[in-house]
Amino acid sequence: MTSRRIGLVCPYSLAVPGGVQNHVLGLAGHLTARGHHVEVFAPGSVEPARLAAFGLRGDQLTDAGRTVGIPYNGSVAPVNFGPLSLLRVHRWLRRGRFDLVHVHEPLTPSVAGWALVAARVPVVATFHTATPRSRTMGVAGALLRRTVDRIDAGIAVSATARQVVVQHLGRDARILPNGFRRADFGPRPAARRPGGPRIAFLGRLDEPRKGLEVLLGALPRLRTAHPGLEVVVAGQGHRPLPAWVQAPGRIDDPARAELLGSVDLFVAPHVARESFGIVLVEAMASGAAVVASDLPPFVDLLSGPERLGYQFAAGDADALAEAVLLALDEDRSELVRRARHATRRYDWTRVGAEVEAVYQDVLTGPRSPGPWTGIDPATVAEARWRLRLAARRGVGAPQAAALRLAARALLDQAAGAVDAEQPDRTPAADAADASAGDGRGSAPTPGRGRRAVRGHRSRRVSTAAGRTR
Ligand SMILES: Nc1nc2c(ncn2[C@@H]2O[C@H](COP(=O)(O)OP(=O)(O)O[C@H]3O[C@H](CO)[C@@H](O)[C@H](O)[C@@H]3O)[C@@H](O)[C@H]2O)c(=O)[nH]1
Repeated sequence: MTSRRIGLVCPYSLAVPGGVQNHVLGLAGHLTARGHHVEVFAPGSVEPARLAAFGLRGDQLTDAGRTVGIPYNGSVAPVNFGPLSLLRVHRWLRRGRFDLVHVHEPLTPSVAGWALVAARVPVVATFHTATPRSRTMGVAGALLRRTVDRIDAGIAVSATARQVVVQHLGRDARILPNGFRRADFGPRPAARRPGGPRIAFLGRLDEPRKGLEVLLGALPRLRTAHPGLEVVVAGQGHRPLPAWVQAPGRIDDPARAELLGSVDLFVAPHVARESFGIVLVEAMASGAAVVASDLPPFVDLLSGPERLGYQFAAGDADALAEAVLLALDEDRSELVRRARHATRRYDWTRVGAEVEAVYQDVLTGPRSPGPWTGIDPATVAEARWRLRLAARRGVGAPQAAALRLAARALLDQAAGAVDAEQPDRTPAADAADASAGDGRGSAPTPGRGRRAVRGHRSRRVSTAAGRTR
């Protein structure tokens, strides 16, 4: 594919580690190395050393501003989506002059949703969510249903994530997995201390879906069988842990590689809503044997002609203990070798090439320009109803207020109050914008004027065979 200008949008703060954030940064680094002009729009900043490790420069990142925590997909997602975010997205898109915009998690009430609303170039969207039902997603879905038609190609990171696209949107998406840079991971025997077996957990400690409780429930039995057992629980968040458990907290990426490369087993006790499980892939590439719950994406990752890990019933501490004890008893060398080999499939050289092929399809395929008509009254009514419901049922007051603001901005836009392309901007206004720097300055006053927002109609990847609504 010839060099293109590509804009990547990530809804979650880059200041904290996470699967979607890592995926976006990894893809950006890969595409940059391939010679494309790549820019990332996301809340939060990344330390220069970490950015450089991804092969990125600071000027490729535009900070979308401060975030608020929104309950989403069993997590508290650090996102921002007020009207100011919409203006920032517009400005970033206008300055970037992208050939294509790739939005991640387009259904989150966030800059990702706004980018979908605002983009006037082909849009690729990647869905990372595995939630069967979600109030927030319901609100976003109601607001954005029409907007979803702007997606030219949908990607889901797993069959589980694809199912969400089918169920919530009545659309389909092609499955392309999460990518990672395999060379960053490998066995690190020197980082081991002599002693008993060593096992690790990595993830947000206080997020129930990550299942740390299940692992903790299994520890007494594991320690009775292996008194010298070393357990490392790494990741951000707070959770009281037994004194003998090592708890380094959030670790940097080199420390993560060292940890994963120095353990016998990596335990993934997750209980729900995992869309892919990149952390399992990282552990496999590091030479750790994976013991994981039987969530569907994990089953997909660990099965094949020959098994690539050990599995147990999700949420069952006894079953986890049995799987760990079995793994510790067995000669795992062949399984570890197979699993490590299998992770080549997820290296950016493979996944990135597949993403580029999607871009190529979208950029060269037939297009049919036409006006985007905005939001219909039924959708507005449904969105209002869902907002009231969300406020009553426990989405906190600040979030509900922010959602209301977002809804209002969308409605304003549909009415033409915010002119996406600002046709009446003067050279002076453009110069003022340019001097505001990289998007971190104050937002410009939007141009005004009623005019149909011109866009292109979507060319769906395919029609969902299993449409459910
Ligand atoms: N350096 C470091 N990295 C961390 C830490 N905690 C998590 N990570 C990294 O963050 C990434 C994912 O973290 P998870 O906690 O396992 O997943 P998630 O953010 O909930 O990601 C979701 O989306 C991913 C992408 O589609 C999915 O792969 C994943 O299953 C999940 O649904 C992995 O690369 C993992 O190594 C930490 O303390 N330090």
